[in-house]
Amino acid sequence: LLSPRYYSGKNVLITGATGFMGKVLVEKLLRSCPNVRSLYVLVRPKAGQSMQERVKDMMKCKLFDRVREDDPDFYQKIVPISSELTQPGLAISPQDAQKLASCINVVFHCAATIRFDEPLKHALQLNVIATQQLLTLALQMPNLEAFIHVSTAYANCNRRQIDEVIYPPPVEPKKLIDSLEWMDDSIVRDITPRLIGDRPNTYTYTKALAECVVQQASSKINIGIIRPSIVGASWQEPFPGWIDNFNGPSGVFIAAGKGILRTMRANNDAVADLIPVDVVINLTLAAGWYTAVQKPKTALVYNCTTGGINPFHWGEIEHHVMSTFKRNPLEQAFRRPNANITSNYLINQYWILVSHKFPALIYDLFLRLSGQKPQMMRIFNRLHKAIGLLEYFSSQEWEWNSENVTMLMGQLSPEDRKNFNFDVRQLNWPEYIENYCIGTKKYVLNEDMSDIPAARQHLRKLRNIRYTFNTVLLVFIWRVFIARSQMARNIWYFVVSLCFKFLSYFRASSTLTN
Ligand SMILES: CCCCC/C=C\C/C=C\CCCCCCCC(=O)SCCNC(=O)CCNC(=O)[C@H](O)C(C)(C)COP(=O)(O)OP(=O)(O)OC[C@H]1O[C@@H](n2cnc3c(N)ncnc32)[C@H](O)[C@@H]1OP(=O)(O)O
Ligand SMILES: NC(=O)C1=CN([C@@H]2O[C@H](COP(=O)(O)OP(=O)(O)OC[C@H]3O[C@@H](n4cnc5c(N)ncnc54)[C@H](OP(=O)(O)O)[C@@H]3O)[C@@H](O)[C@H]2O)C=CC1
Repeated sequence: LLSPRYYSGKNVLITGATGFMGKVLVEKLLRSCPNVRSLYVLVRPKAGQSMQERVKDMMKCKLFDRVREDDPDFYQKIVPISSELTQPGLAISPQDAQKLASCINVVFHCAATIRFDEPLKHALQLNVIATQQLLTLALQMPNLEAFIHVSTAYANCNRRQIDEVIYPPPVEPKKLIDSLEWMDDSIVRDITPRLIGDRPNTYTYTKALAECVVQQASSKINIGIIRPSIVGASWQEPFPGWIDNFNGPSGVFIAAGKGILRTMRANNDAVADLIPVDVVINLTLAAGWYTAVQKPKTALVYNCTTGGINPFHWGEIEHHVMSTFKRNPLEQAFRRPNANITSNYLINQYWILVSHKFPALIYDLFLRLSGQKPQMMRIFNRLHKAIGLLEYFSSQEWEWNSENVTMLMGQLSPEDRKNFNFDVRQLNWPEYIENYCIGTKKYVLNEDMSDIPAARQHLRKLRNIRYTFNTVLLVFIWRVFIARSQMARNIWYFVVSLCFKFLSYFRASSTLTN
């Protein structure tokens, strides 16, 4: 059995434990493998908080409620290790490095910068050089049984068909690291588009290089690579809909639910390859077990995706997101939720002008007139920057082969398959999307479900404002054009008489049929 036997008594090292996926990994290990010995987590101090304070705060999170219920002392298993991954030697003290080297059995490397606009030097430092340094540390661990590297399904997004293999890197990582070392930031910025070539950003580019670095160590360490697609809220564990950030689609859903986002470029018919975070973590833990126990000769890659198995499309996502937010509105929405996706550039630009910029302008004017600081245009500019970076992924589709994932599922006992479920054939998309949207409301925006009646009332108020606005606009148009120009008047009379003719025709035909 995977859980009770394998992880029992093991010392596990986790990077990125304070991040979205890292937290879910820590929670699942503590809950489903209660006999795990210790979880060593590499954490840096941040925003005025020491690493101990950060870990303490993390464990207070609602995500850990179930673990807390099972074992109130669960935090004793977590050992924070101070580490800044961008520093030489990962800034781990010699004592800590020695402790880790002597006791660690399994490493899960989740830390990365996932920003799409990260300067290349920093993305390289964190996603590639830090991975290299972690592997150097792993090589000093005599008891190491498995090293699991979390990559992304989009590391090779310059290909349409992506197999579970490590593709040749766009450049030899060492060469790039050596060259960028002496270049100043402005030169690196200038040459970045040439370097990343047909990839959309420094994130996917550096994740591809990281896979190559990991492969170079695979003759000495048992390695597994997990490639999740677009990681979304939890499906089942520890409870449905858990999410804690604005990344990927979450920010888009929230912006649409708040009535801010009305249009976005996406292909209605393209597969939306979302994957729930608990599925990724279950697969990651199963891969850790398999890598350690079976010791595959080469590093196995697991494409952790849904599109080939249980496809769902962006158009369907749009429908279910809108439907959920109309039934469960977010508080203080800017407008009634009504977002549409289109793959047409010009149509999108038109709606940006009419549905984003024009209302923002009017609202900012209203704020200015009432003595407040205008803010809507600024919010829209940020939103446009963010969705501009996401459109590459929502306008195209990819095909991922997932034979290794299927093979791994076949290796699990029926009990493990239930406890570490990564079978996405059972995923009911409408239900998942509804829980996801409600999760953004509850856990990202910290809104109370009991406030829904007030939020609905607010939407009704917005609808009345819109009706009033449209009426005023109509009267204005009448005053400006129809009352002043004979031609506009003629057109108006023509349209009105046409309407009357239609009306009397329908009335007459309905009298006849009766
Ligand atoms: C309704 C119909 C919808 C149909 C759906 C259609 C399309 C779906 C959309 C997207 C799908 C594609 C997703 C592809 C993912 C590929 C998978 C991966 O491999 S990696 C993981 C994905 N990575 C990301 O998503 C990171 C992207 N983010 C960034 O690169 C940056 O955050 C940024 C967008 C460039 C913005 O940078 P900026 O410096 O301006 O802001 P910050 O990030 O520093 O944030 C400041 C502050 O604002 C909060 N924030 C961030 N985003 C939002 C948001 N959308 N709305 C509200 N607030 C937001 C953020 O949390 C910060 O807050 P704080 O200061 O308190 O921490
Ligand atoms: N989210 C997604 O949609 C997808 C993610 N992935 C991959 O999954 C992994 C985890 O992603 P996710 O959890 O979403 O990312 P997050 O941004 O939520 O977490 C990143 C983690 O890395 C840590 N980290 C970043 N910089 C440093 C540093 N300099 N020193 C120490 N720690 C650092 C962060 O710590 P801190 O809290 O201190 O900032 C945080 O714990 C990544 O490898 C990513 O590429 C793959 C596909 C999709």
